[in-house]
Amino acid sequence: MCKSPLHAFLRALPKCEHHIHLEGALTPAILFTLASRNNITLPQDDAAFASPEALLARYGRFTSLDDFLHYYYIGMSVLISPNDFELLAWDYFQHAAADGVAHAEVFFDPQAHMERGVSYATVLKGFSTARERAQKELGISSELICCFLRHLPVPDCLATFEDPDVQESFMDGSVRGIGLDSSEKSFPPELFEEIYWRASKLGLRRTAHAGEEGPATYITGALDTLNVERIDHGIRLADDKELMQRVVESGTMLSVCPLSNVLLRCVKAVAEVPIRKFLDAGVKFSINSDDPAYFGGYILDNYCAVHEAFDLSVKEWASVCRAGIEGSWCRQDRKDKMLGDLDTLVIDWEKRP
Ligand SMILES: Nc1ncnc2[nH]cnc12
Ligand SMILES: [Zn+2]
Repeated sequence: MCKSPLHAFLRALPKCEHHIHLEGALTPAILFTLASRNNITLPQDDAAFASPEALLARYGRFTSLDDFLHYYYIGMSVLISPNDFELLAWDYFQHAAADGVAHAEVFFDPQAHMERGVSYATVLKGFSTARERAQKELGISSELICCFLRHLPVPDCLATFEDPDVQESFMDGSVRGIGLDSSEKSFPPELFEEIYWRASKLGLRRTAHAGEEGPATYITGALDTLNVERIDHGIRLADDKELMQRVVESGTMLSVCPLSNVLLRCVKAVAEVPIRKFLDAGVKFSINSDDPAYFGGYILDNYCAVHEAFDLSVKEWASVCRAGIEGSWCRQDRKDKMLGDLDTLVIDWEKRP
């Protein structure tokens, strides 16, 4: 909890989270529990896997996106049954509820499971059960976004996209959109044009990680070639004024993840994330946790870190929250409810003694 007088206000904002990898919500405690339950042997030649505490300490020393991804893919190897995926997602939704999340659009990486022999149906069953429970017991609405792993050969990604179970999840609406994640440098968005073209023909929503470690030209590529509606991270946008103007004019929203950017050494401190530049220019963005179990904080920790670094006003926070609601991929009546809750909160906050 931060010490700001605005903490209760930040907590109460009806926040939308657009950038959370469910596999990135795997805490060391759950990881070790599932490894033991599923008889998964964790790497014995890496002292980081000696205990949950040692693993957590290693997470504090990531040197790059790829260094993190090495642990991320090993971690998720403990997920085997629908119950495991449900447990993972339910743990995330409970943290989200505690942080005041109203709506979450959550990523998952099916290829990372299917290539280990875990079926898409298994993954979807577990996540869907947790989503239904989150709606019922916590009042959190959610959407699923199926991500493709850009470090894998494009034909593998296309084959996953065409998998009958994956197609069915697109058609029945259990998956709302697609994303693109994993190692960024050397894997430009243009490689994935075919998948995004097919996705748009199916009426799927589209986003992609771009401008996290990679250059601003990857953001241009994602907009021009993949026809994305959102950009995940996108902090390198600040390097290109013309592109920033284009993003403002198109109303494309960035899903920014400040603590992730620090932990993965994309910036030295949260104060270096171009939050003030984006606000001044009128770039729409939401604030998100990315991989909360790995980066030392859930969404409210990210809000607090931004507040500490940039001292946003109540009006500015309300505008960030409003952009997040409007940039969500849920139904209009859900957005209207969250917008109403936001207006009420701001009025009440300004009236308080
Ligand atoms: N921050 C990140 N960037 C790219 N791929 C990811 N997969 C999980 N977290 C990621
Ligand atoms: Zn991400």
